[in-house]
Amino acid sequence: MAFSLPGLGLSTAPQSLSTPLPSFAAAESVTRTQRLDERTEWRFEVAFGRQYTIKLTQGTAELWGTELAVGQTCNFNGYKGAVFTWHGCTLEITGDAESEYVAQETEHATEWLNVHGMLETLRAEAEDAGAQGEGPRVLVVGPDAVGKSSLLRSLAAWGVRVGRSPTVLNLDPREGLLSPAGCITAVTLSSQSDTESGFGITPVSGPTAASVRTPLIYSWPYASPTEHPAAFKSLLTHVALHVTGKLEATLAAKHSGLLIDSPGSLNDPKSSYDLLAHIISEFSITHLITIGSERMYNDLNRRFGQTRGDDKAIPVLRLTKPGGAVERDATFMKLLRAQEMRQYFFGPPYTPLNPHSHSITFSELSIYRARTPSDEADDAAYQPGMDYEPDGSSLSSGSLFEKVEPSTAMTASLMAIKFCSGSGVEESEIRDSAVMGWLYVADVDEMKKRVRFLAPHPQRWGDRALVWGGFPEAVGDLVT
Ligand SMILES: Nc1ncnc2c1ncn2[C@@H]1O[C@H](COP(=O)(O)OP(=O)(O)OP(=O)(O)O)[C@@H](O)[C@H]1O
Repeated sequence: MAFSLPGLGLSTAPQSLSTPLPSFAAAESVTRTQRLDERTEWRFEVAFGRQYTIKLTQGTAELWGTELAVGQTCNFNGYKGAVFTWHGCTLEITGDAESEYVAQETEHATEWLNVHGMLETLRAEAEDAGAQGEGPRVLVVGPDAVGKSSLLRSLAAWGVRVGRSPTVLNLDPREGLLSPAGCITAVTLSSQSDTESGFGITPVSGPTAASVRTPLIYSWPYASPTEHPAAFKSLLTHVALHVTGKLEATLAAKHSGLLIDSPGSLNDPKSSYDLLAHIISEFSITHLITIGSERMYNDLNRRFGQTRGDDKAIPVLRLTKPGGAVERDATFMKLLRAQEMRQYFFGPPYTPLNPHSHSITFSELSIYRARTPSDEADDAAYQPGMDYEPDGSSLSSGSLFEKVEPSTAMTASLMAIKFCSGSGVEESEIRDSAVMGWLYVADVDEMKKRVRFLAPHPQRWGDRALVWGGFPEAVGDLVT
C-alpha cells in the first residue's frame, strides 16, 4: 500500500527540505561545457548538501545503462558516479564537485556489455523454449566498492532497453532499493529506471512509475545478513518462494531472469560461503559473477564450477573492478541513508510529498524489537516471560524479536509496518511478512502514553506488527 502512493499532497515542499544536511556553502553556478570522446566517462563525486547538475546537450550518454535525454537536466546531491558515452557527447555541467574528471580507462563497460550480450542470448533461448524456458539467474558477488551494484543496474537497464523485464533482488540492507535502507527488495522492471537515483526510492511521481514497479520488500533491520545468518537463511527461503512465484506469473519475467546484488560482507570465506551456497540453491542461480576478488573467483569456481552428483556446474565469470568504483565511508553511507529516509516521507525535491501525522496510544500498538547479537550477551539476565504481554504472544530468550512497549529510545527511528497481525503471531510470521510501508517515530510521550508517527499515508494500519531495529540509524532532524 505505502509503495503505490502517488499524489499525496504534492503541492508544498516540506520545511525540512529547505534545510539540507549538512550545511555547506552555496553551490557554484558557473556552467561549463565538457566534450567526451567515444568510450570515455565523466566521473564525479558530489558531497551532500551540494547541487551538481549534468545536462546532455549533444550526442548520446548513459548513467548505469539508462540513457540520458538530450536537454534534460540531472541533479546530483551526495553522489559518486559516472556518465559514460559509447559514441561521444557534450555535457553542460554546473555546481561544485569534490572530484571530477574524464576517464579514458573504461574497459569495464565493454566487459559489462559482453555480459549483457550473453544474458540476451540466454533470454532469447528461454523465449524460444516457450512456457518451459527460464531466463538466466545471476548472482553478483565481491568485496565492497568494486562496482557490483553499478554492474547490476547497467545490466538491468540494458535489459529493459531491449524490451526485457528483468527481476532485480537487492540483498544489501545498507542501501535501499525503492525503499529506505534496512531491507531486501525484489522488483521486476519493465520501464526505464529513474536516472538520478538509479532505481530510485519509493515510486512516488506518477502512475507509470508506480504501476510498473511493484516491489516486494522484506525488512532486515541489521547492517549485514551475517548478523543473524540463520534467520537470514530462513527469510531468504521465503523470499525465494515469492520471487520464483513472481517469475512464474509472467512469461516475460520468466524469460528475462533474475539479477541478484549481494553485500560485500558475503565475501568472507569462513563466515559467509555457507550463506552464498544457500542463495545459490534457493534461487537456482545459473551464473555467478565475481568482481574484484581472485580468491573468491577461485573458491566459487572450485565449489560450484564443476558438476557434482545432481548439482549442475554453474559458470563463474570474473570481471575487473572499474577504475571509478570508489569506497563510500561510514559517514557518507549514513548521510545517504538519512537522505533515503527523508525522500521516503518528503519525496525528492522535484516531486515533494506531504507525510501524515498519526498520534496513537501505546495500547493500540504492537511493536516488536529486532534483537541484536549483543542482546545474546544479556540473555543471562533475561527472564523469559518477564516483560510479556498478558496474551503470552511475546517471544522467548534467544529469539529474533521481542515485543516491547514504546519508549523514548525509539524517537527518530524507522519502523516497518508488516502485513501480518500484531497479536497472537508467530515469530517466523513476523520475520517473513513483507513490508507494507514505513513509519517514522516523531515523538514518544511516555507520560501521556502516546506515540506520534509520520507516515506517507493518511490511513491507519490497524492491528499490524511494527518492527523496530537498530538499523538504519535514527535520523534526528527529519521533522522540526
Ligand atoms: N566507473 C565508475 N565511475 C565512477 N564512479 C563509479 C564507477 N563505478 C562505480 N562507481 C561508484 O563507486 C561507488 C561503489 O560502487 P558500487 O556501489 O557499484 O559498488 P559495490 O561493489 O556495489 O559496493 P557496495 O558493496 O559497498 O555497495 C558507488 O558510489 C558508484 O556509484
